[in-house]
Amino acid sequence: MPLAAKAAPEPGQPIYTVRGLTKVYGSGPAAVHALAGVDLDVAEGEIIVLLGPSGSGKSTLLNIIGGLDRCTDGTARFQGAELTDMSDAALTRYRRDHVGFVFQFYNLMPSLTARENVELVTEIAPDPMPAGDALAMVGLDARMDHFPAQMSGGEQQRVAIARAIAKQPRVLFCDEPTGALDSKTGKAVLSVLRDVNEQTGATVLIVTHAAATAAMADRVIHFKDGRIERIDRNATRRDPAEIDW
Ligand SMILES: Nc1ncnc2c1ncn2[C@@H]1O[C@H](COP(=O)(O)OP(=O)(O)OP(=O)(O)O)[C@@H](O)[C@H]1O
Repeated sequence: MPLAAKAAPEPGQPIYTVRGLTKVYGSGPAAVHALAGVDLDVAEGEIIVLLGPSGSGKSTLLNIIGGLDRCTDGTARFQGAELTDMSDAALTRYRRDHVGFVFQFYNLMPSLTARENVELVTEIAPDPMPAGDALAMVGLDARMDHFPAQMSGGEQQRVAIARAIAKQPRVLFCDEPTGALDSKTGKAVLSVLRDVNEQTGATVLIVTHAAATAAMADRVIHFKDGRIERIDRNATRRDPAEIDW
């Protein structure tokens, strides 16, 4: 099935269907089985937190279903479209049109203001929201014309989130989004991710070492040795502001 134009989210419908996903780096005795056969269904609008020891495969899964990397074997469908069969050009389109990324280090352009950093994305996205709206959504309306060096780590991460959401993605992939932040600032950033999920319906996947983050999720996926060891479903999502670190 080809990639659909941006469909309206239907909460609860499958957004990702992953089967037997395998990733091997290298070959022979030096081969690393980063993913050793992962099956996973993700529903539209879910918040999912991925936990597990360092090297257990969390980032590899995110990178493959986010279209940043290729698998060795298995399948991964996004809204029915098979990512693993896509040409490089189609995968680039998928990333550009449907996916937002937030990383531990904010990757902002130091010579551009907050607004200009967000505009880098809104200028090329097919259906963006105005950069100012994205910055307002993360509570930075008063800081739009500041440069990254004039902002705290938490504010810079909020600019990075604004940049990721400005293209109105169906899914946000967050790899250690609070890894460089103190707990108070980290909670504020998680609250922004929760707000984005509630206001836009975007599906949010968060890889983290901060196990307490699990409380804000619908489901918590525990990784071990390239496999899903366990999936827990929370009865209710906790407000990130109330999470104990
Ligand atoms: N480009 C690469 N080349 C070779 N091995 C890699 C590469 N990227 C990841 N790996 C290996 O794949 C395995 C899974 O890595 P991955 O980054 O997915 O783990 P992770 O659970 O996200 O770890 P962390 O919590 O430390 O970020 C690790 O053993 C890692 O060393």
